[in-house]
Amino acid sequence: MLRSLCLAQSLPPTMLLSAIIVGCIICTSSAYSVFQCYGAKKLPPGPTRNLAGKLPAFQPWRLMTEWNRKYGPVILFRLGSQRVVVIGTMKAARDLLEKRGHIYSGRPRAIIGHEIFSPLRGIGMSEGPQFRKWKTFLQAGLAPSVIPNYQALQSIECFLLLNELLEDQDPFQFRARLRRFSTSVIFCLTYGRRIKSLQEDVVLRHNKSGMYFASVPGKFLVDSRFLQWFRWEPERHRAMNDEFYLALMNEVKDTMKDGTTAHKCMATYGLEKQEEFGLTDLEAAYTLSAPWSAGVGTTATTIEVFLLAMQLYPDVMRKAQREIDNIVGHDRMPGFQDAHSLPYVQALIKETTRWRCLAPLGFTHATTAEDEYEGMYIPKGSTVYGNIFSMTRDENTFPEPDKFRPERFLDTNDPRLIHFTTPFGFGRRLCPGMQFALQVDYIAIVRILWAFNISPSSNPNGTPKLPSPDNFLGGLVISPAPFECLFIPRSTSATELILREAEQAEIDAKQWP
Ligand code: HEM
Repeated sequence: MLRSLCLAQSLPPTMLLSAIIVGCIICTSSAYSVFQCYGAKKLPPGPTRNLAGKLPAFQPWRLMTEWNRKYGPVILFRLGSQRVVVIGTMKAARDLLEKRGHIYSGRPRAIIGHEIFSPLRGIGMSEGPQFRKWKTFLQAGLAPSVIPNYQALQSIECFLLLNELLEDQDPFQFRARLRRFSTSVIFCLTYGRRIKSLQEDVVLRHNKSGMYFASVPGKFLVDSRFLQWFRWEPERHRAMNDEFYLALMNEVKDTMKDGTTAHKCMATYGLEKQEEFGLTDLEAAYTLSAPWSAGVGTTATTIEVFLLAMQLYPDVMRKAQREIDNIVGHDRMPGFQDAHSLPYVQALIKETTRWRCLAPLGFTHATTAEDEYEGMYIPKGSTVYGNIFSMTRDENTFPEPDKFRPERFLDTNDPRLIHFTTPFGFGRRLCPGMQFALQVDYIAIVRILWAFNISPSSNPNGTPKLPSPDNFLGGLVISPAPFECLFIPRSTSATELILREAEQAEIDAKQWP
């Protein structure tokens, strides 16, 4: 050191300056490479090669789960320039997505799908003031204190559903029945009016918009501003949606103005406080479209998964039926008031949401700031998946995870199983419709169990035609491939009660427009 100082003093000033500059450059670049190396070391583990175009399009969560088991609960890989973090355990999800929700509640940027086509849909918004306005409006009609107000209509729709299942001869028909049921309860939740047929214009228009929305990711080669000569197409669809959602909301507004609102619903709860919440008409109209987009398919598919499981696990069905028979008896059908007296049925519903979770990777989150977790550096702007599939198949928490076993939710003191919310996402982005969905699915499931033996149809040689437990379709939200299901009334008195209740339900339903 001393020698180098002496040497420096003997150099001419220009050479000394050059030496200092060169030294600085060397120091900065080596510090940078040390930092890079440090940063690289600290990134979560995972497959190192860039996986752009190499990730399987079909059920990518299976491979991601393998990686979570191999590399650890938090892994990272690259898709082109994108860093993708996958969280594979309930603990890491709680630590990051829940406890550090202020960092992990963004959504990845989607120029076509969100910014151009549907910037007012909260589901694509990152956490921030606009998102919070959206959420407040939404929650006004979905708060736990408000949810019981929707039970009357749900009970009526459920009696009508049972009657339809009783009458159907076609073993595939139940899917459409469930779909109409869930569409109607969601439409009543949102706008206070029923859907009597899936052929109604309002349903067809909504489905058309949904189909376009689903086609957007991947529809355009690059989600980039440079190639936005094609924005006319999403913009045209957006204009149609603006008009459609405004018209639906304005119908409710008109009834509020002239005092003819038949039943309170999300629209009335939200619009009563529209000014306080600070939403424009268009923002409010888009907020009201959320349950339809996110709730109809998920609610109906949960019942389908239940029917699939009952065909494969008839012992579970019989055990649930015994519980219902003991508590409710045969002279009346179970109702919402029985929910707390039916722990096995409640466990069966939780197991349905675990056994085949409908959104195996949840919806994509994104980090809005850099973070560090257990010594790993997580960059700002990372795409983050909560790998629900991996969490709900963790052998430590769910031994023999492929088996449908409601008991796992009964014989436990684990608070994560007592309040089991994993299939509904995480933290600030936890599904706001969870309580509503569970209420609807409870009434349908408990009454189907009371009324029918759920049975597979038969092959020509008389053997049962059991559906596959693994044949599921879809992208990030999945549903079982079409399967057959028979609804065999448990007794003649059950048939009679279904018919009587349906007759009364037809009359009661007239109170709803
Ligand atoms: C069994 C049925 C359902 C399941 C399994 C389900 C599951 C989910 C999941 C996994 C998410 C993503 C959470 C996250 O990003 O971490 C989500 C979000 C959402 N769900 Fe549900 N959901 C169901 C029913 C419903 C219903 C009935 C509604 C409306 C009444 C609804 C409305 C929403 C909305 C608006 C979001 C977006 C929340 C946000 O972006 O912050 N869902 N749901």
